[in-house]
Amino acid sequence: MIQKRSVAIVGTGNVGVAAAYALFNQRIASEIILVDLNKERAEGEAMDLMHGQLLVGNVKVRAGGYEDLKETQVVVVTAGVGQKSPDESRLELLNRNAEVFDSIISDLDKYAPQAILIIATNPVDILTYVSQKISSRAPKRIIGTGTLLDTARFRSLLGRYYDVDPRSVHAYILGEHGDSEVPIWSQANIGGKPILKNTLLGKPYDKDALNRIFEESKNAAYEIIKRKGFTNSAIGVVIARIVEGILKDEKSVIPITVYCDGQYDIEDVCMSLPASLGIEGIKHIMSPDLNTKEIKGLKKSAAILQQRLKGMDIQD
Ligand SMILES: NC(=O)C1=CN([C@@H]2O[C@H](COP(=O)(O)OP(=O)(O)OC[C@H]3O[C@@H](n4cnc5c(N)ncnc54)[C@H](O)[C@@H]3O)[C@@H](O)[C@H]2O)C=CC1
Ligand SMILES: CC(=O)C(=O)O
Repeated sequence: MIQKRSVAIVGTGNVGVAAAYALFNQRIASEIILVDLNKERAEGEAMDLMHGQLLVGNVKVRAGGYEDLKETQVVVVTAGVGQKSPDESRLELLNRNAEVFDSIISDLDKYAPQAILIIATNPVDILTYVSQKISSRAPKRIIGTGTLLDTARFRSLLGRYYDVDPRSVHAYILGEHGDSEVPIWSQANIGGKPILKNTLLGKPYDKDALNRIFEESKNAAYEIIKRKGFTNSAIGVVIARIVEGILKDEKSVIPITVYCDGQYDIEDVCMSLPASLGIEGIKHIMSPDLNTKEIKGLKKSAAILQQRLKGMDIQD
């Protein structure tokens, strides 16, 4: 019998719907269940997607409640508020979004204890940590989308700069998904040739231009929010890619939010490192060879996140 690939999305606003659309259109899931406080919204979104079935194929989409998630393999959490203006940082969303996480994670433990959770709500690193503490699930089964989105932005911009396919650009952004994120220039390469200090694809090395590319990736969300009020399309495909890696048990290495337990002497915090991911969740967390400045940057990310966690009363 062919196994059902069931994915649920909790929070079907801008991000949840973009993720559902990417999962539907790419046929990554065979069933998508949409859960939202606003049941009518979830129902409307499910109906709208289902009407594309003729063109996409037999992917079932329906609205549901937590009690419908007993067979769901992956649950994506995108519930909560987003930044309302470019003056608001992701960290400023913490108090409002942490409040809704208590009940969401408890309901998921009750009704979908078998599922792997992917957290996308911001601040994603802190809410991944909070979810790991609240949940009875193993930490390797609770992942945050982390800096896969930032890395995708970074590679797209580097691809445009060098006029090359972004998939041929090998470069990570690690640490916080937010203002303290760290570009890993020391390992960045195209075709095995380091980006640092080399003429590549006819472009001489230009430190300032490369720094501007990093700044543009780091500030992308603020610039998009200034123009359209929210970001959703790229995070939608990022979520679909993570779900795909899990359901296909790929063990691909991607930068995602994981629990750090000693990498670079960073402990008891969640933030992005490259990790291999499969049907059981995180398999291995990698510690790439970094230079002193990059390690310092990751430690700074960890300290900022830990500082925010200090003030929280997490019931585990
Ligand atoms: N990790 C990342 O890279 C990214 C994260 N985000 C974050 O995703 C989150 C969602 O953003 P949007 O979709 O734009 O917000 P939105 O306001 O459009 O949607 C949020 C949805 O969550 C629902 N909701 C609220 N509380 C709920 C609960 N207890 N149970 C079920 N549903 C609930 C609301 O009814 C609403 O439909 C924000 O925190 C945003 O910052 C956004 C883009 C990228
Ligand atoms: C909003 C957000 O986290 C992003 O687009 O990066």
